[in-house]
Amino acid sequence: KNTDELDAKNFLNEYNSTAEVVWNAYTEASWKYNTEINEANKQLEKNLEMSAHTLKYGQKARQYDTTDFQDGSVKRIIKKLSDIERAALSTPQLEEYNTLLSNMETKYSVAQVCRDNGMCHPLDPDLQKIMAESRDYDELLFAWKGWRDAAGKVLRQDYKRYVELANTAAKLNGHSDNGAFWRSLYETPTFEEDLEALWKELEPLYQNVHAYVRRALYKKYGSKHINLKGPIPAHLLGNMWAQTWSGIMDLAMPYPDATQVDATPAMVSQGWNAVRMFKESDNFFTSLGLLPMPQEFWEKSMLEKPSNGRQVVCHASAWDFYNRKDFRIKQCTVVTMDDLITAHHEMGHVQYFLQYKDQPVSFRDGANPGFHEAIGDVLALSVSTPKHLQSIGLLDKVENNHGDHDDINFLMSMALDKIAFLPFGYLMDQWRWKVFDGRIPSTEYNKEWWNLRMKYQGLCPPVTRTEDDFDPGAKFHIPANVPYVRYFVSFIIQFQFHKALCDAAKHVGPLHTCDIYKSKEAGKLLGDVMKLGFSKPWPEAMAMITGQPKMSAQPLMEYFQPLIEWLEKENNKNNDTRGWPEYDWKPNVLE
Ligand SMILES: O=C(CCC(O)(O)[C@H](Cc1ccccc1)NC(=O)c1ccccc1)N[C@@H](Cc1ccccc1)C(=O)O
Ligand SMILES: [Zn+2]
Repeated sequence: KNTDELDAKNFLNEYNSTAEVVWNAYTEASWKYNTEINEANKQLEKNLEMSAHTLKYGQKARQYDTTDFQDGSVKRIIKKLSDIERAALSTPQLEEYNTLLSNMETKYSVAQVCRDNGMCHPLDPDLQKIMAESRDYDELLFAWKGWRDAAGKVLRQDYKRYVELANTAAKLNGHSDNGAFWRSLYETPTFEEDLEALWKELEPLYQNVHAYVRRALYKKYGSKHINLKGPIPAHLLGNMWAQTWSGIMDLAMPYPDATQVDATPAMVSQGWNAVRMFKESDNFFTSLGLLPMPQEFWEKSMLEKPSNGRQVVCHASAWDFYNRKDFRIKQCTVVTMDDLITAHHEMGHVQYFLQYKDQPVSFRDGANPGFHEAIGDVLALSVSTPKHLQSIGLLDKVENNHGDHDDINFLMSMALDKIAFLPFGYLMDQWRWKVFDGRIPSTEYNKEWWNLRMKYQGLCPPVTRTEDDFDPGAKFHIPANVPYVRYFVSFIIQFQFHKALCDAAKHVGPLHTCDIYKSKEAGKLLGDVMKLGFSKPWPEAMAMITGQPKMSAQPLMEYFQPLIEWLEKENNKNNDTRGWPEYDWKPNVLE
């Protein structure tokens, strides 16, 4: 074993400069395919070149014994390079794996649902609009079932083979399975226990939101479709996956005559477009003293779905081209409050890219994947406040202040996204971890998916499901091989960050009214952590922001405290059951 630290440093310099070139070439090719899906753009060779580079440098990295090295960064990078992921596969296996991934993402991205009259609907924007706006039980069912037939079903065989190859690669890198590899990225031995403890702490709050929303849906759809002691049919929650519920805020509004909370009407009437939305977000970031988007971002991003029928991957994403100057977002933006929030989410990724761009490539990552997901959402917590929306003219200033009714309406709209999401964010990788470690065989993919959807979210399928279906495949991250527990982590830590930044901004009053706009102190706190990238273990980064190294649900609970109390009273007043004890109830199929 080579114990020469100076030799290792030279090796890492060579790795870094060659990696930038190879990764840039791969990213350019991937961008071309994502923004123009066709056979010619598939060019999987750039992917193979990247894996060849990873293999070459990974094998050399493994020759070092870094035990007595002085420089912690050298040790950390050598350790990271030693896991060569898919490059451990044989060439035929690697080609099959890359082809499977490309085909799954393509099938998902081009899928559409056609009506009897021949009219066909893609997920973005058509089916997403139906799921958010339709209040017709059967129209919602058409979109919900149609999407799973068109995008989920067709992926089952590909997925089964992908699991085998992903596990083979993980095991060749010393992991027990691919789920173990994914969890290892958090460098936290008690990671699964910590997540379960956070969920148990938040479950009562979720059950109160679930009971309240079930009552609201009962009022709308009646006892034929809703059982007040049972699970909720999964197509009625205002979103294709029932992962966020703000789409049905109109049905769940506590005080209809108090302030509106939806900025969409004003955005539309004031003629906002995608660029305007991203400029608004850029303005918020720079108000904190963070970095503006470079000119190249505005020139090269794809901020709207092409209108010329060109096939693209519409699911939003942020892109680092690893040359320290080219950063882009690809988003099929529609003019809604929801997409203004998503724009902030994506801009959070690019801000991270900008902040850590001078780190070695191995450190150009989040402190953990949840950190990367949280940055934009933290700023969006401030943007979403009625005060901030009024300040940018997207909500009317209310003269007759309804006092706490305004607060409850606002907190309900936030809970329909942030609280409703928690069980979904948790169950997605519960399912995948069990698929990777074999506890869920392919013969039970769909049965176990719905068991988890029932157990955590209290949802049931509106129509009978079988193993001919593959409902997990109807959610982007499954065919796209993108881990998901990062979002559960993000939804917890973003409130920790929000509380810390509000303190730095010297906010006075309840946490949910805080808007850090223009606070340079808040911006510095966040910027300094983003500059670290992946160079330090994430508890150190957490301690830099919050003063302590752990994930905690306490700031989230503090933020929602007024609503927690209100929901307890309201659900007790309605004598509503928390949970879904009549779990084997089924919605009347014959309607
Ligand atoms: O998927 C996203 C947003 C897309 C993304 O920004 O997280 C994107 C996902 C992705 C897409 C293609 C390849 C890899 C990942 N992630 C990034 O663009 C990204 C992530 C880390 C570093 C750099 C870029 N949000 C999740 C969860 C969510 C988040 C926030 C609000 C609602 C819901 C969802 O919609 O289910
Ligand atoms: Zn993201």
